[in-house]
Amino acid sequence: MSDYTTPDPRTPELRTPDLRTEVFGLAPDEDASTGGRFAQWLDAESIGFHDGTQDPEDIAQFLEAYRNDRRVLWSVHDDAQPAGALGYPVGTYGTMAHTMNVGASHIEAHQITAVSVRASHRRRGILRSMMTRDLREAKDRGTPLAILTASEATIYGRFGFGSATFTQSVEVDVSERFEITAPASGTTTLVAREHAVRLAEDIFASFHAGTFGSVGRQYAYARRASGEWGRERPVEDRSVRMAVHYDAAGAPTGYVSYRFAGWEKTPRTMKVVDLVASTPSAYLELWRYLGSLDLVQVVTWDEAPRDDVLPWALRDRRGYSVKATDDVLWLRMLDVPAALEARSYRGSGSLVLEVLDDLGLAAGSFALSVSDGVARVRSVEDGSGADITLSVNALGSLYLGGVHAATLAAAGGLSAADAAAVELLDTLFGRSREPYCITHF
Ligand SMILES: CC(=O)SCCNC(=O)CCNC(=O)[C@H](O)C(C)(C)COP(=O)(O)OP(=O)(O)OC[C@H]1O[C@@H](n2cnc3c(N)ncnc32)[C@H](O)[C@@H]1OP(=O)(O)O
Repeated sequence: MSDYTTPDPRTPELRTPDLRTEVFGLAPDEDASTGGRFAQWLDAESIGFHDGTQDPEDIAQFLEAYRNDRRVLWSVHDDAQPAGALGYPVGTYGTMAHTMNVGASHIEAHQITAVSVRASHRRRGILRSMMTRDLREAKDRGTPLAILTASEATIYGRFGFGSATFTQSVEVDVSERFEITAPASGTTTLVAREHAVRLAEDIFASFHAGTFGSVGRQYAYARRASGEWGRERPVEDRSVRMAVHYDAAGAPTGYVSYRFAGWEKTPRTMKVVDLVASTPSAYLELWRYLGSLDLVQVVTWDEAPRDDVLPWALRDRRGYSVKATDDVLWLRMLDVPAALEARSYRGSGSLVLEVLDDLGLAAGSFALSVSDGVARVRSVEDGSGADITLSVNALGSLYLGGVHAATLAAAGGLSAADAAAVELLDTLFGRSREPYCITHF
């Protein structure tokens, strides 16, 4: 890990001289009191997202979670605030690393999270300063790509990120019309709280190993899925229940955790908190279980895949409706050859890509040569013979196959020497299923 205390001369100057950036990892003896820098960082982040301040009793557990995630925290301090001003950081930023499934391998992705700047200090370049420094340092450490999940779609394009994976919010009518036509298999049953965290972790690990586009999850996920932690606080949420699907051989292959929306709500609604299936049959069996809950008219879930199989397995597909589509991962290349060589492709073919990047981190021309799904990539001198010219954002969107090159070309996001080059790009990068990430961070 680089020395975060040494300013990088390439970082743009903060436009206010009294601002000071501190970057810290969480030591085993980190202060977990409300006066410590960790609690102040958490409270500063809460301001940015309009959440309440932390309960002093919760800080030690958040510290344990963040240490497990090996997070690096950034805080920006204003040393010239008026007397009486809140002494917390005026800006926060965090990073961690988990793997991303790109088919042939699991690539280490630099994750960016918890970006916030206090209203009194916004639009002075605080975010730009942190992000340009961080991306450059991540590249210098040899990290192939950076990812984030965005609060707004308009912020991160300027830093070279492109939206790469998507999910849907769905509502499924589970009244009498609900019936899954595939034959039933295995057993789905509620599990005891003391086993739930381990089951959630193990099942997610199998899902992650087999799902293109999946990103490893942070410590809190399994705890929230099991109900051991609530949405806001690391204290039990008694309204959450978790059912596990065991296949015919007795192996746990999926779980769903859910919460009733209350008797006042009509139609009567069960909300899925988390649903993870490591096999196609576990997925359908979890839905069969949800459809068997009495006194419930609809089940809602915000993380369904865009190419969901469920409507194709229902006797009455009109009982399934899509309420919204959301972007999940935003992806930014830092090392184009390393990132492209890590993933698997379809078929064979060669193309020269010219990548444009305002921040200069990933710009260049690259000869991509794919043989039976395996890529070799080398930098070439200039882009004059390029088959495809595209922004680093477009390459980030294409990388996991979440959009067709032909769609980006029609939208003006890439240009090609000829239509055959776009077609070849789609053949190589295309996949039979959409990339699917159910990890937010
Ligand atoms: C990965 C995540 O954590 S996503 C969460 C992001 N955070 C939030 O949504 C919390 C609420 N918002 C905020 O805290 C702040 O407004 C931030 C962090 C989004 C922006 O911080 P600032 O320090 O004001 O940004 P900064 O001054 O560095 O602006 C950098 C550029 O982004 C643009 N920008 C900043 N915020 C936004 C926005 N919300 N929408 C569109 N553009 C924006 C600026 O106009 C500027 O553009 P330019 O450099 O091309 O002229």
